[in-house]
Amino acid sequence: MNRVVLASGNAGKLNEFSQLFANWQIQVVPQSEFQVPEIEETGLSFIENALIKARHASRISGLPALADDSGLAVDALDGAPGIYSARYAGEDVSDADNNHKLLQMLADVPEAERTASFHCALAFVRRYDDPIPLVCIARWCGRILEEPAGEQGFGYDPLFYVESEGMSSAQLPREVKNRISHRGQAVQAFATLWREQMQCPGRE
Ligand SMILES: O=P(O)(O)OP(=O)(O)OP(=O)(O)OC[C@H]1O[C@@H](n2cnc3c(O)ncnc32)[C@H](O)[C@@H]1O
Ligand SMILES: [Mg+2]
Repeated sequence: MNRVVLASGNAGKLNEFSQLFANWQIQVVPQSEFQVPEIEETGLSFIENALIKARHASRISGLPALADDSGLAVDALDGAPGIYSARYAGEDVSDADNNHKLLQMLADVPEAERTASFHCALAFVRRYDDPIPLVCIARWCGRILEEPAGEQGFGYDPLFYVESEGMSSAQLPREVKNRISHRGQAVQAFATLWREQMQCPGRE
């Protein structure tokens, strides 16, 4: 089975990806198995950061690599924390610290203005200098709650209210989140691209 390195150190993402790629004809191996160290995410967009991470993991592992760069954009905060979602409250902070800061920043914002969306960029490279990477982006709309709800998921999930399900993202069963989330939708788009590519001679 073809192996692909998954360029993420986030346990919550890895958990979701293990389900999202369960039926694929590829084996997705976390970058920790190749001692891939973290790389600075210096891009100005989710797409650029996903490419930086994918190229880095591919260079070190020698395998094709898939990376996810994602985050939460809050309308009342002009799109913050956005690409800085992982380090909103500072370097090396916990999800709880980031959630706490977000609640503080939105303290005076009424429910109707607490709209937000999760974004996900997936980048796949066949090798570190691949000039034709596959890139997919997706968005998941919701609203920021006034207090956390739910225990599932990771990151900002306890504060992200999903209107269609009537609960927070951290209250959704993992298979439901994976079906509708930014990451789930990006993987679905990636699946379509992947199938198309596999039909082109010369792609492997
Ligand atoms: O870069 P890697 O190693 O993949 O791990 P990371 O946690 O640093 O990942 P990002 O740089 O992509 O930052 C994304 C942050 O956005 C948040 N986030 C992304 N997807 C999320 C989701 O599905 N649910 C909740 N929070 C999410 C969460 O706080 C992540 O730490
Ligand atoms: Mg990161």
